Amino acid sequence: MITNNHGDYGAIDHQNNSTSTNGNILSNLFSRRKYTKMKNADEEMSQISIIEPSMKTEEITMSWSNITVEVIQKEKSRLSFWSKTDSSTSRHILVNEVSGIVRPGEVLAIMGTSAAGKTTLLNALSGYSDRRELNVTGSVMLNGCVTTNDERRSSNIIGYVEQQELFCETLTVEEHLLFQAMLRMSSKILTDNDRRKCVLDTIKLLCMERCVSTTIAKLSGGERKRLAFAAVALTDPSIMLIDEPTSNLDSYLAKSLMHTIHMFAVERRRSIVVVLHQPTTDMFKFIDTLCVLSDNGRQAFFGDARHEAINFFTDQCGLEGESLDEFIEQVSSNSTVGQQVADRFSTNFKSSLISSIESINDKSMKDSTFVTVSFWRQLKWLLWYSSVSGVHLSVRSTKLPFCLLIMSIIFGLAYFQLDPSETHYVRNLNSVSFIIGVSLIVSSMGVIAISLLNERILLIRDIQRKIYSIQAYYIAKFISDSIFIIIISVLYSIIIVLLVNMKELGLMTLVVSLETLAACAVASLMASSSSSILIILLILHPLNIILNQFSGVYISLQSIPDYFIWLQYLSYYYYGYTSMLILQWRNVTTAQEPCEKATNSTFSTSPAICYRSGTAILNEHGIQQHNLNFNLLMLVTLILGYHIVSFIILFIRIRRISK
Ligand SMILES: Nc1ncnc2c1ncn2[C@@H]1O[C@H](COP(=O)(O)OP(=O)(O)OP(=O)(O)O)[C@@H](O)[C@H]1O
Repeated sequence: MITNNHGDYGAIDHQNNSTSTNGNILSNLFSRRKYTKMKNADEEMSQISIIEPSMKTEEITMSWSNITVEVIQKEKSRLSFWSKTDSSTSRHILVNEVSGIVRPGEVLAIMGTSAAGKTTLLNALSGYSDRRELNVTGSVMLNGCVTTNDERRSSNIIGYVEQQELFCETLTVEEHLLFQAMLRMSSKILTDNDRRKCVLDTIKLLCMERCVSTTIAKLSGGERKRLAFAAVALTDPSIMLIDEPTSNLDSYLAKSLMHTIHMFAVERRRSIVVVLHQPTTDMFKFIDTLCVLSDNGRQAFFGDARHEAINFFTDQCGLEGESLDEFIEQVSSNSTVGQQVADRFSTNFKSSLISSIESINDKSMKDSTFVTVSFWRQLKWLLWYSSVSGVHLSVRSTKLPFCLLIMSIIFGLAYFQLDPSETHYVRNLNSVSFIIGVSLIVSSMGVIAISLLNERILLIRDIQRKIYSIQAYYIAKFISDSIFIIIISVLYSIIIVLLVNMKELGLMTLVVSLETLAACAVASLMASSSSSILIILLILHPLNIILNQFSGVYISLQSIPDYFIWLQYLSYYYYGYTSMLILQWRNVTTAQEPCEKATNSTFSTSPAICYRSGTAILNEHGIQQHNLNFNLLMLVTLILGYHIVSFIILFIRIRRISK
């Protein structure tokens, strides 16, 4: 029986010391907890105690020496109105030669004033610094081995909980954790049911039962924090870097979460680094080592968070006070004090810290790269993810279908039960054949493009973490979007075709679906190539108008200039509209229309009404009846072609950003 160091959190009862395979590490971690009834509310807060001591897992010491992060800014200044612009670069140091160590079983807290560089340091340790803007120097070692940014990012050793964690806002808490568990839990022998159980246990551990079915967009700031922690905890990394876990939490939940974090370190022999912004005295119970940053990212202290820190601040620096939070406040609030303390640390302690970092030379670390799951598993769970998030996205699941329903009813009633004996039958049937595709395309393209663009930032983050591949993401997105588009296209065209009394229902729905799929492939291409919704909106409308011009409705197909003929062949409107005309007119022997449209192929029985055959109507548009199969084939080619180009652009852009 091991008792908790922190007294007020009850006992830790180790009843079962059997080791287990890596596969069920997490299930053991959670399933062997004892939920003991506590007598008072304070004890209740931490009623989850870890019973099982650590299984055989990799213990890793993380150390870093002389980490310096600087931002290089180009400054342009105009000396006088007439003179040329003078551009120069300026360097601004955000983190200044900071060193440290965190060992298995320890919680290291990085503290300091706001904008001292805590998050910047954590980014540098995790390997996620923005290399386009920041210059990072110094070394980060795992068990004494120097690592590159890419190695740290792509290994499953480090779990990073960012300050502003990104989520797919339409998923529920349980769905988010399930997706993470299915793709990020590294063991290959865990079954899906084991993973589901881990998710439920994690939810309990972090007291999130109440919001298990709440969509992430509706979570409070504190719940989002706990969810971010839970997602990383599920993957059971050897090192956890957690940025401000307690911000937005009340003191009760903050203590509870810090207790859980400390338990992870002690029980699982994890090395944990937390950034704490406003530590209270209570928080220091859960911290073993302290790293204090003063203004401009200078290191003001590194060492034991209890006696060593107090001795340093009182005896060495002459600060007045009793508790660590008081000393840290003085270092943070007064930059002169901060600089003095940093100077003192640098002269008296820095060299011994560097020597203890250099003495770590445990080369036993295994070559641990991220255990990526198979492509098919990625595809399966990405399909699940796309469908679930799509269903929860009301614009897609309810608003767009509702809008289309209203439009289909309006068009259906406007052209209600067209009668071949009407004088304006030809004109009306041609018009509805055109409008059926246009209305659906214009409505769907925006939704597809914007939802893809909104997912981009999450995609980059997940690709950097190597949770899945861009290929799996794109194929899953393509399949789920296509199913969605086919469903809405079929329903939309069925309503209009039946209300208007058009011919060839089956083939009409096929043509409308293919035309919309091709248009949405262009929407994907636009989302892949642009970086803002405004650009998409700016391009979407003019592009549609241009492609529409070459559909055969406006400009006569025979009179398109040679140098623009390629636009006709790229236009989904052209293939869609001409195919619909073929379907409506191919077997019609005579259709009547007003005589003012009379052509050579028209014959008349009265001065006002003329008759033409369906073939003559098609010829007038420059359409060959036998072109239907070619058109359908071209629509399929456009769908695949636009998607391939879209994928290549997305692939190149994401690889460039996430390198
Ligand atoms: N890419 C960047 N370009 C320019 N300045 C940056 C960049 N990233 C961070 N900074 C600046 O570096 C400083 C430190 O930022 P950082 O986020 O690390 O502070 P922090 O200590 O975590 O603060 P807080 O506790 O308020 O979150 C800030 O002044 C910030 O504006």
